[in-house]
Amino acid sequence: MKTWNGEETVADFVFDEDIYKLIVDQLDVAVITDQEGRYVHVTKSWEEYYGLQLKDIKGKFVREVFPTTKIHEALKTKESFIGVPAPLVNEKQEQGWCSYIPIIKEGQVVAGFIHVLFHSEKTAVAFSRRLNAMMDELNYYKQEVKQLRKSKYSIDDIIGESPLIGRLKEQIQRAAKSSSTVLIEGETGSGKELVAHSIHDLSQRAYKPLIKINCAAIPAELFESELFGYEYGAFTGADKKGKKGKFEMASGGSLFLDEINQMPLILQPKLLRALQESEIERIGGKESIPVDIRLIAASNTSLEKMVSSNAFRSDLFYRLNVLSIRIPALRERTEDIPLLVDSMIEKFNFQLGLNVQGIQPQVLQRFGEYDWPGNIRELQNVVERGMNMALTGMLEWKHFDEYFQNKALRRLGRTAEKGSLLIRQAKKNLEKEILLESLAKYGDNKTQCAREMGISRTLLYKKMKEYGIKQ
Ligand SMILES: Nc1ncnc2c1ncn2[C@@H]1O[C@H](COP(=O)(O)OP(=O)(O)OP(=O)(O)O)[C@@H](O)[C@H]1O
Repeated sequence: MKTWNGEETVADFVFDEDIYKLIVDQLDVAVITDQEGRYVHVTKSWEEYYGLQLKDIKGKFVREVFPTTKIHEALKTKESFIGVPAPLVNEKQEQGWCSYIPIIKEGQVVAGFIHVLFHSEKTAVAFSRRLNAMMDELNYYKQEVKQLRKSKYSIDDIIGESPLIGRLKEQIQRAAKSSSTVLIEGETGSGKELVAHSIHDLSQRAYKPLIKINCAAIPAELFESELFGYEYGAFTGADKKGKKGKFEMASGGSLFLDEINQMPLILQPKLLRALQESEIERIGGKESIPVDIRLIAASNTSLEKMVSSNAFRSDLFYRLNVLSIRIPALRERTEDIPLLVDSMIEKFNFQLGLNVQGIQPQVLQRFGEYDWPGNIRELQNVVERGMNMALTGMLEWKHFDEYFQNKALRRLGRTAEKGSLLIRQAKKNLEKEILLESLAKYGDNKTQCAREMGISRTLLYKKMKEYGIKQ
């Protein structure tokens, strides 16, 4: 049959049994059986490999010739067996590997197919070498992709040998093995972002992106489009081409919602829906887009407390809090300060071209007494500031004195700012602080202490008792 432009069509081609067999013969060592597992056809290579003739075995069950064959099992279970050692007829024959495949038409087994993939160890070894070379290449490119998409931080950047940091690292390793949502809670500057990056970096998703959104930094009206994107013409001012949201950008990888506590209440149900259904809808879009993301959320206040005061939705909180990690504040693990400071000195010497040799132990001791409300970030800033004053040699207290001079006043201000303590409590804190400083300065000389504080010795003892300070 010819088409209008004179070309032959497929209809002229007669696809008879002989052609099928000739094609199968190209497959090297191969067998076709009927649905019961009897020989119907074997290839020339099969005859050579086994030293048998089709005419002698045609119609026989394969298991009569090769009792260890798996073709009967494959036909019975409708499952293929791939890469099974091929049965041998004599010990001189080289080991091959074969596959047993049931041929299924409309749910019924109609034939069986046996294919010896490698009929000698040499071909298998050559193939395996090629495969290994390809795997090496693949691994190389995977490393390259990981390098290019590298998380800003990894678990090795978490410095500290305290038991609390040991526990934190264990929690990170555990979280990295799962794909469940993680909620990271910790004070400001305690390392929440560092932990989020470490989890992503150790997870199976490390080759895919980690996309971060700081919920505190996005204006409420842009939040939805940032998260879910929008379609062309969704609203005035929207980009002509439409835009992917962070959910779509993070697909296959992790989405890090920093400061989730700042997420507008009105948007919380939308986030919950996206997490529960693993799909999103762009603004102005008509279809749902499936997204495969691992959510990591961080908060610097207790979300549970926010839930009790109705400032955060409880259903979203429970959805986020599947795995929870609390980062200890620096004041809870002051034993890590020397190690942290050493690494900071090394980092800033390199970054700022300085030559600071170290820090005096007395300074580290005083660092251990401070409560570090800004945690590691504050420690980092203090060390950088001190190093800029010292430039070389050892860091001494004089390099930090100015920063800490007004700390009691600053703390009072901060406490009042937070509004978490009554002013009376704040005054007490300040009083205790001054008392401790004066006692540290004058030691046993209580008269001198009382004089400096402008109170009587009796009142000094009373105050020491009140604040639980040992005499
Ligand atoms: N254990 C640690 N070891 C070394 N560096 C740390 C550690 N924890 C935090 N840092 C460093 O402290 C700084 C602040 O950390 P990060 O930004 O992760 O804190 P955060 O809790 O996310 O802060 P915020 O609440 O302000 O968002 C970063 O430079 C980080 O590298």
